Amino acid sequence: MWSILSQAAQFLWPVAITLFLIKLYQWWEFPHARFPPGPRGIPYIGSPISNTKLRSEVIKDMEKTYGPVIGGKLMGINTVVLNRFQDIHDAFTKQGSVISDRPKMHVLNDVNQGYGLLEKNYDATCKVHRKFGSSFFKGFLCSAMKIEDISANESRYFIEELMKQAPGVPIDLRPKFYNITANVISRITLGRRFDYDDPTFKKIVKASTEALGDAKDMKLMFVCMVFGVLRYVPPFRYAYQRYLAMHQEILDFIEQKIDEHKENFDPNDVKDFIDAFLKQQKFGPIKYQPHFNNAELRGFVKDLFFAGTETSSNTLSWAVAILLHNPEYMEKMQKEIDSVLGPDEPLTLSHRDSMPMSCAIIQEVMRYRTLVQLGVPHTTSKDVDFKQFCMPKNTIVNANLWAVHNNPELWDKPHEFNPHRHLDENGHFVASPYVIPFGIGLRRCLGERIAKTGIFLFLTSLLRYFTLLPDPTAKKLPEIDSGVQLIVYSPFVYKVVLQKRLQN
Ligand code: HEM
Repeated sequence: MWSILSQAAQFLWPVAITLFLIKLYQWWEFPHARFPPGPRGIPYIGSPISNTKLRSEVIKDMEKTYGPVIGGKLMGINTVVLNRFQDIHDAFTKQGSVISDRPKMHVLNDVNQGYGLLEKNYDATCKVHRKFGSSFFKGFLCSAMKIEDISANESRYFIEELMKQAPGVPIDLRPKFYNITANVISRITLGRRFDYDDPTFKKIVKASTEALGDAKDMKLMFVCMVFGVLRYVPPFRYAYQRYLAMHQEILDFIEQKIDEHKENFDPNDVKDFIDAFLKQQKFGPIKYQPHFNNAELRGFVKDLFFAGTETSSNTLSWAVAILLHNPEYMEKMQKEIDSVLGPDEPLTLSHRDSMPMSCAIIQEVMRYRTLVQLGVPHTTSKDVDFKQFCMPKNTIVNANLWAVHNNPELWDKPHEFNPHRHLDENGHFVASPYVIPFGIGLRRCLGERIAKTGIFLFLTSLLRYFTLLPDPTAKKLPEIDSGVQLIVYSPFVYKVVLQKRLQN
């Protein structure tokens, strides 16, 4: 008996090792003869990605060896990165119907359970919700609520809050930026703003800006995102449970607000996003009604907080850091603001047309420090022929927005901060089609208008009332050549001194 078993074992070992090697090779091998070229990297793990250099910059550098469409495997998943504007445009617009799904990440899915827009495949509900959201943000479904008025109103609270700061004491503006951007979304979706120290509001802001938990939990959660099974194993499990509880609390809060809206619902008086959604639920075309259920509404509202708070506020944080390095542009902006506005005249969005330098500075900030460097990942919904390549079904497709913003064929000396590149010979602002921080195509950012309105009104208000000075206790100016690289690229924490120019 033993001798038979040992003979079988002698035979089985080489078979097992061969099978293992075949499996390993399959992880490593490219999935299709026409899969885009790129580094094969380590089996399973995929291409090693530098931690010291920007991921987007490393991938752009690979262009010299492999060309602008780069293929590889990350954690065993077929991944393609597009480095050129035209390729991103063609993939997400012309072939958008088959390259607009989203990859499934257990950790994110466990919170939203497939509801909400961000993680949805490009299915019927996604299309209906995008159409609804975009009409709503343009003001078509709720004429009483204007995004510019909401942002202008919030900027007054913002300035009032800053006026209370002790003179000369360095402060971190980032939490203030979180508050104002989250309050704009709150006013749009829930119909109300909060005091900045309201405990519920603080929880919303925390869940929206520390979506994976505090710094300690975030590291563990990042590992869980890649190796989903670890979320059941301590110490990852504890971080995961805290993460779920934090998000569940916000979802419950939104649910409670939806119930309150239902109680007071008047179809002739749509006051906010929830009301507009409920109106579609009750009175919209029958064929669309299944897409307008409560779980979707809850997920959609949560996504708006999540997608809108960290992005806009970090753009403002980069803007302030960059202006501290380039005080001549701060001065130009202030001169422009003073020349357009009388001392007591309220700032509105309509003033933007008379402020080309401010618009150029904001557009250059968005180019110079690309916020979502590799975009939000898309996936292919079937095998897709793209240029001379084939991207099999479920391939992750990333748009390297950073590479477009730093392409020397599009920009002269792209590594320099130069707002003048966005002004024509008459000093008029030129909106560039190649500045694409919001992505392009069928999944393009839904909040672009909200973001651009808020960033303009908040930054111009800030510079109208204050001159920003470096923190005298810091050894150097805020770092602008590197930052924290997660999905959003944010500056390291820094402080700034506010010197009053005007009284509120
Ligand atoms: C500077 C600020 C912002 C930047 C740079 C930004 C950038 C982006 C990017 C790159 C995407 C992915 C596009 C794609 O998949 O191809 C996206 C998606 C999205 N953004 Fe923004 N965003 C900003 C602000 C906002 C705001 C203020 C909101 C809402 C209040 C918002 C809501 C969304 C939503 C809902 C999506 C998902 C769209 C979908 O999956 O179909 N974003 N954003």
